[in-house]
Amino acid sequence: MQSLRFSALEHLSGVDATISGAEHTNKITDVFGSNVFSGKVMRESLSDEAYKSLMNSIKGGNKIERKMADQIAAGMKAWAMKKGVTHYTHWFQPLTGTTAEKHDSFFTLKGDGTALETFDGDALVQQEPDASSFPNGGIRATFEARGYTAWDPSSPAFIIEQGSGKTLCIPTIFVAYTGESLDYKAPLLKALSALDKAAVDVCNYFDKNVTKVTATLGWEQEYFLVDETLANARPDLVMTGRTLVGHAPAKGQQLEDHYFGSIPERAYAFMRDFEEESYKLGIPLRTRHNEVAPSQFECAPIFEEVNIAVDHNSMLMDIMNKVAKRHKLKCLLHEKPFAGINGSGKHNNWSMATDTGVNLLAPGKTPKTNLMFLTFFVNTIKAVHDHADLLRASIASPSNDFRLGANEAPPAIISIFTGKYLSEVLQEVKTRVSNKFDEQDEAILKLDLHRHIPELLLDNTDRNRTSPFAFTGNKFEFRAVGSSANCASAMTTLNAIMAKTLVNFKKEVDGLIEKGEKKEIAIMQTLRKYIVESERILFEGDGYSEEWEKEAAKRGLENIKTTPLALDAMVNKKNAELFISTGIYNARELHARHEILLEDYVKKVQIEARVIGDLATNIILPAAIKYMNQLVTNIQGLKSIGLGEESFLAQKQIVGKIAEHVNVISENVQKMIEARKVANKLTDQRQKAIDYCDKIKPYFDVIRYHADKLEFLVDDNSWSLPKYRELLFLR
Ligand SMILES: NC(=O)CC[C@H](N)C(=O)O
Repeated sequence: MQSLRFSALEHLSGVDATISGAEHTNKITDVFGSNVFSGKVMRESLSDEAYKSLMNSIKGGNKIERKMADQIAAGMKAWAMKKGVTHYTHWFQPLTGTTAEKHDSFFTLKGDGTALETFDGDALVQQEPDASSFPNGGIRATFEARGYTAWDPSSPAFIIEQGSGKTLCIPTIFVAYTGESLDYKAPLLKALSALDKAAVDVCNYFDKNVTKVTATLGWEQEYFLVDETLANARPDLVMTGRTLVGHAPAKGQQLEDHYFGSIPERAYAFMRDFEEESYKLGIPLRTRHNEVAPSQFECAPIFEEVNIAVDHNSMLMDIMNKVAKRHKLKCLLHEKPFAGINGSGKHNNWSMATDTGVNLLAPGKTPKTNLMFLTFFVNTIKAVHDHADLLRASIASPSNDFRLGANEAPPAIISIFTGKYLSEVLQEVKTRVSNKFDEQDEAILKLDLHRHIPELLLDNTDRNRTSPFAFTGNKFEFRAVGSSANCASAMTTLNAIMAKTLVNFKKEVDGLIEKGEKKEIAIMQTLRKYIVESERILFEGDGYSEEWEKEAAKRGLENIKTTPLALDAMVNKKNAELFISTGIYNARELHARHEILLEDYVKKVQIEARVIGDLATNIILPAAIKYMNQLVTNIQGLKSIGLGEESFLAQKQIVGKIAEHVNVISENVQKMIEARKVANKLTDQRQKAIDYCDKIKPYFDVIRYHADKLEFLVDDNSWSLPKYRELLFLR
């Protein structure tokens, strides 16, 4: 029988690259948000009273009364049914990394058998999925298995279309019976609210009119596209989302001809389709382009409030996977699907905006607003410095471990890039602010700093790709976040550490004011202190270089390359105190989450170990042995017609090499299985994860090295796994 590889290759030549599953509008604004229960739709479908109650809840987090919830549910149902919706679901983001939904129909039967459609306040506000089938870190073991999903009114309901079916999705948080969070959204909302409060307090030093600060996020989603039939012939891609073996292709990304190149026809048709679906759901996608690696692409929306941006990214990842299928493509969101070429990130562009319309990370227009900018800028540096370990933990995953520090991705060392002009500004503050600093000095310094602003504005494009956390003119870009991650993890942490830092900042400034210091001088002095305390984290150079690793070590910055150890930061005393004091996690939630992430690590590495064992034993070794047999037959044949050793030297040499690789692979697969047996017996989850990382994962490299050598040696016709050159260049 022909191998899947060859039937996939045959199939590929018949693919219609322009196939499209959807009708496209020429005017995005015509469809934008058409499947969203938006402010405008709410206004039209709800009574004044219900609308007001919903708005108060969205803006101020006020509780919605049962009577109002009934009215809102009725409005939602009427709107949804007019659009052909038959089912509804509480849509949530459990710690599995994907989204979850359980559909219920509006349809019900009354006692007398009459059929009718219902959807009331109860169904809108709360549902009860079984928490025991989702990662819960032991939370349910001691209590009940029940979990609750509870409506998040701050993220609008939306309609998902699948074929001719339509489902109303209600964004919800997911908590255990005991109220402990089991998802990404609940802690995120708490972190955002902590940031809001802390930032408003600090803003009020400069402007009393500020009553709300909203954190904003603009993510950039990188991904790979591979032909589905080729991907299906790779058990590793199917099971793990990345290639576990594969010889480097002759051509990779060295010609740098893919980046920003003209978009291939098939990828373009896919993009148009997923964009159309996204627009309907109110996801404001704005950019699309070819990324650096062959077959790698990126899309990015306009920034939004963090909670909504996070929901939109989760929705988008789901849409991309589904739409790819329609195009017979596989969309790879894994951070490192292919060794040796760029991985995929999801850079998180983060800032904060006031309800008076000011971006707190945009340099100000006047010396006074400039001081406000500087305050938030320096506080961010201080927050990242003091909790670098926690930020590292927030982006830790087995898949991101392969990406960090390799091929154009930032290293595991957390540092901040500020750009030349802001480095100078920080130096000025550091050298000129002193204990004897008076009002006149302050006024002059403020004006001097303001002079840097025009240069700073010009500096907007001065990016540093090698930095995990880079200032880019009016926001920070957290570049270390991985492409498959839920941004909520990074965002919860970043907003939490910022909230905590701002609270401390206010305490320190207020302390100085109480001692009789003028407000602006107290601010400057505290900023100076923060700059001195955190400047070791500032780094403008090449984050990929070996010198930086050495320099960072000298500065005492951590460089934790693997997830099991990076996760320790979640539960250390300092960070636990941070989460508990800001009310984002209680101790139980924190430990449960830590446990869940360790468990996830073990399971993912375990799956990869099994897959690589299967690939080696069932596919790679048989192909190698078959080819050896052919060579042996050939050698015997040559001998039988009387030819001497010199006529089959090459064959003999190849057989020898193949035999060597075959032996090493076979031996290491066995050893890996034994190591797994030992690790599986461990009961301490952290130790088990460390074992999987340090004792099992290293076998992957050995097996892969020899498997790739075999791929190079063995007859192409006998090799049934699609090769890198096919996966990356054929579409
Ligand atoms: N062009 C780029 O910004 C490359 C980014 C890189 N793909 C990453 O993993 O982050």
